[in-house]
Amino acid sequence: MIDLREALRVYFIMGSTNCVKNPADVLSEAISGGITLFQFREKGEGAFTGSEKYALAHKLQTICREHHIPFIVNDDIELAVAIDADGVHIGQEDETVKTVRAKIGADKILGVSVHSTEEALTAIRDGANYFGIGPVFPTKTKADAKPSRGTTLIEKLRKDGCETPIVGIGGITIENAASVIEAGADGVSVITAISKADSPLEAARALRNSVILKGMVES
Ligand SMILES: Cc1ncc(COP(=O)(O)OP(=O)(O)O)c(N)n1
Ligand SMILES: Cc1nc(C(=O)O)sc1CCOP(=O)(O)O
Ligand SMILES: [Mg+2]
Repeated sequence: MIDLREALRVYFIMGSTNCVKNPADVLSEAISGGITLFQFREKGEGAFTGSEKYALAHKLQTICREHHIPFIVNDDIELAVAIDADGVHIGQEDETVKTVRAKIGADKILGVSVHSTEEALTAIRDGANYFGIGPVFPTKTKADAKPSRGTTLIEKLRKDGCETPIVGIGGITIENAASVIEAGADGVSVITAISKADSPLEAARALRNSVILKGMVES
């Protein structure tokens, strides 16, 4: 069984529409740089569907498996079950936490996006393993993202005694990643900071250094 808090440290999310280079090369570089978890998020204009989506998921999952990086699928529960992914991530507009937990089983990782204490409590009750909280900073990557709210909810949940693993998401860069850990998150999830970097390897390495150093100071 993996240590989920450790796995969430440097959480890279990507699909073909986020990459300038070949997605498999970007993922391989990111793994060499030290990412700890990967989410396949094939979404947006020009995204693959059907068998092309399945093929890309399988290719990226194979790379993750070779390097012991857990593979999470965004939104598409049927795909996750079909390829025996390590888990799924869902938001408040997706299938309910209860339904998804029943579909994937007790042993898979279930991440849920939450925007309030109420949503967090419901998600925990229904079987979530970690929270994605954002957007922490402004982002252009998700067209329907909510307005950015900094780290306020992360801080509030921790102050109220919430011990569920948390990742911040949205506009996170090498420069601001440490502030998300300082607020109480276990890790950072990023798309652009790695997928569009000149060197995904160097970007992942710098993020990892920043997150792990800050985590050592905080603990
Ligand atoms: C780690 C993580 N946190 C939040 C999200 C966003 O999920 P959601 O609100 O369902 O939006 P989409 O990603 O589906 O557009 C995420 N994917 N991962
Ligand atoms: C997928 C996603 N979810 C968000 C949320 O707020 O829930 S923000 C976001 C996009 C993150 O991309 P980038 O690292 O390029 O800003
Ligand atoms: Mg979703």
